[in-house]
Amino acid sequence: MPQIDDKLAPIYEEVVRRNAGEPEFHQAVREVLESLGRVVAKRPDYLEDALIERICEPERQIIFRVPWTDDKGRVQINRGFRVQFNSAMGPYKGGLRFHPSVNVGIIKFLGFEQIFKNALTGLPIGGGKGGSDFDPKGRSDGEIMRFCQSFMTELYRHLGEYTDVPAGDIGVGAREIGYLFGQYKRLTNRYEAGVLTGKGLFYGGSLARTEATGYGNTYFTRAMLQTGGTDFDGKRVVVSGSGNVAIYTIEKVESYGGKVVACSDSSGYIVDENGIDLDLLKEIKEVRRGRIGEYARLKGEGAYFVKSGEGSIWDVACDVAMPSATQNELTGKDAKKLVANGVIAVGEGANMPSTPEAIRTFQQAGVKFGPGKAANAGGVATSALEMQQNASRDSWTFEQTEARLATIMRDIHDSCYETAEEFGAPGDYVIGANIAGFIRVAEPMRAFGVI
Ligand SMILES: NC(=O)C1=CN([C@@H]2O[C@H](COP(=O)(O)OP(=O)(O)OC[C@H]3O[C@@H](n4cnc5c(N)ncnc54)[C@H](OP(=O)(O)O)[C@@H]3O)[C@@H](O)[C@H]2O)C=CC1
Ligand SMILES: N=C(CCC(=O)O)C(=O)O
Repeated sequence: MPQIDDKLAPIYEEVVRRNAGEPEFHQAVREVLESLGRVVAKRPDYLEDALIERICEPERQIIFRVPWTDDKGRVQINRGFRVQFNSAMGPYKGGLRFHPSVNVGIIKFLGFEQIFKNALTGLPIGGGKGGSDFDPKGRSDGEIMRFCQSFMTELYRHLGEYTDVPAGDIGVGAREIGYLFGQYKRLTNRYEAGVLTGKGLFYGGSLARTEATGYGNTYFTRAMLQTGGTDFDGKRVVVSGSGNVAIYTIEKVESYGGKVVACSDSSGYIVDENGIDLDLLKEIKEVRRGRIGEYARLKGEGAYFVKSGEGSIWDVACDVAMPSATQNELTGKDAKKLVANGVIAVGEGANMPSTPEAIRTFQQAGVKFGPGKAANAGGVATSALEMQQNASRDSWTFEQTEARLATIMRDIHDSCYETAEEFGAPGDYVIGANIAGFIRVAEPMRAFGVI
């Protein structure tokens, strides 16, 4: 395991002590601290005023009860979270995750990643994240609405377009954002379009926001491929997940001539050697809210389903892997299998989907590895573009917004690539992303004094 610089090791030890039982948060902090030894060697002033310690400690952690009534009239209780991690670059900005696995440690890892991701976009947004252990799967629209209304009834007092701006993440899409926005408007009696992003197009949403994370990861991964003199055309690609990020990753990869042969959900994965039929996938996932196994049943020829526990999607040979489901879904064992099968690039659409061992395996094998905080920043970047449109009471075309997104992702790639070179780790996008993001946050924090 890479070592943390002696000057930074005590910071990591204190993070582990103070945040016991939160392994995903420890993992996210450790990866950044492993990169910062190179920085403090050149800029020892970043060690002053406990600046790095302050970055590792959230500015505010909000935890609250969410009571709601199900369709049988039974009162249910969930727990809500919002971690307002760092506002050096702007208002807290980050998604809401509704999933039974959510706890404060998960939200803190997501919020910590968000600080550097948002800084890399070059847009005025700080880092935050929230959500709940509420499981939306199988719930009626009415139950989802009543949960969202109760969740927002508690959270609204902490939000604002200049304070904290949530959006979607796992389990939170346009339906949930609509119910959350409606309740916020009712409680505040303000039409504050910029308080949430990922909104519907009829009430201030941005064209291209739905596609943005998947398109953005594809742009970033394509830029990595192009540094190696190649491209997506003719490449065999595996994309895990089959939600918002995965679907629009598949769409953009196919537009560049890549063939996506597998995708997944928590029930298992499907393989279609003819290439994923995106219209069928969207019908199953976006319209019917069905399970991925239906794809194989409906598609028939050349397609098959592997049930969860009976194999890993990463057993499927590919040139490019794009994990777009959830954290730590791609293990060291999976990485070794992918390398043995000839993978040449990995673009993380999900947040922290590769374990540290998987990252090391890829990098030691010379695989181009794009970390989520850089590769999946297209979603939050387009959220910030939605905020710009709302602030100017304007709506841009899809082409205008997508062009901005493509430029932002190219800039993020180049910033990571050049920073890695500058700090003696050529081609290491993890080090490049962590250092470039850190410096953008550290400078305003130094200017603000000890707050
Ligand atoms: N939405 C956004 O704007 C952004 C999202 N991300 C990240 O991308 C990833 C996917 O998010 P998104 O597409 O929005 O979410 P969705 O809820 O739309 O889709 C999530 C997908 O991942 C699968 N999944 C979730 N948890 C697990 C699990 N524990 N095991 C296996 N499969 C799982 C889901 O399967 P199932 O339906 O069976 O649960 C589903 O196919 C997350 O890591 C998120 O943090 C990153 C940047 C932006
Ligand atoms: N879930 C998101 C999107 C956050 C946002 O658009 O504010 C992420 O960047 O992980």
